[in-house]
Amino acid sequence: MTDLAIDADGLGKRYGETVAVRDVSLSVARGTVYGFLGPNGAGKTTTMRMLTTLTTPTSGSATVAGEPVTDRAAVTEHLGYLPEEPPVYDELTGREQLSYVAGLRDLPEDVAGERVDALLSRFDLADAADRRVGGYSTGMRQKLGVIQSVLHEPEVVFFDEPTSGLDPRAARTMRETIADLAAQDMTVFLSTHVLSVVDELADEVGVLFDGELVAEGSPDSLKSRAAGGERTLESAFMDVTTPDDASTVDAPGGRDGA
Ligand SMILES: Nc1ncnc2c1ncn2[C@@H]1O[C@H](COP(=O)(O)OP(=O)(O)OP(=O)(O)O)[C@@H](O)[C@H]1O
Repeated sequence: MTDLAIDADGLGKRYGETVAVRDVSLSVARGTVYGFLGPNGAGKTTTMRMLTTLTTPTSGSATVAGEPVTDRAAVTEHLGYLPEEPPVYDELTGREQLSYVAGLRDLPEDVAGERVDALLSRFDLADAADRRVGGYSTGMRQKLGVIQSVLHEPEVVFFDEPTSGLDPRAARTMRETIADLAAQDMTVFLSTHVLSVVDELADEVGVLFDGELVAEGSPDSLKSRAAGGERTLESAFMDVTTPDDASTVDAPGGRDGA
């Protein structure tokens, strides 16, 4: 089995005239956290949707957990996905929602029960577990979405803004959970606008801009490449995601002219 959890080669997605993602090649080693950054509309969600088989690439290819993303059944078995809006049913209770997902994943009832209890308690959701999801706050829905994405202990998990809507305590639990998952050899593909989360957790970072991967490296290597005196992830991000027609900063170092 390959040590690459994710291996994308020239991945592209076009919607009519719009090129959402262009020629993205990246690889993510097993058991690592890959921070995926980019401005609004850069193509992050589209890339994740291709890697999670929810949309078909119009060019290039990719494997996740060694399986081609064109083989949905083979890939989905190995992955978990937290989209921006977690898919949950308002009419179910939190516990019913998780049992439903556990059933879809063919988890034995006793295993599912134990994991559900542990995760509900970790995310301070145990007291609300028997209330209907329709009455949950945004953060509670987010917690439920996170729990259901990792319930089957997938090899690779894709998180789209996992700390969105979470209070500081829950956001910390989320960060600790991501670190724990990686320590258990799970691979985490983490898309977020919260640079401090990426700085803290990511082994490798990729920055997408206008559908293209314009910079890649460890957080420290990106910071060391930042122009000017401020060696932060934010300044590195600004350097490589400044539109060509912006006149306020130097030409971005990581973009090769496109
Ligand atoms: N189904 C679609 N049909 C047409 N265009 C789309 C579709 N999905 C995405 N796009 C376009 O593709 C581009 C990339 O969108 P995407 O949602 O992948 O960006 P993003 O980086 O996830 O943004 P954000 O940070 O705001 O969530 C945008 O120009 C968007 O309008």
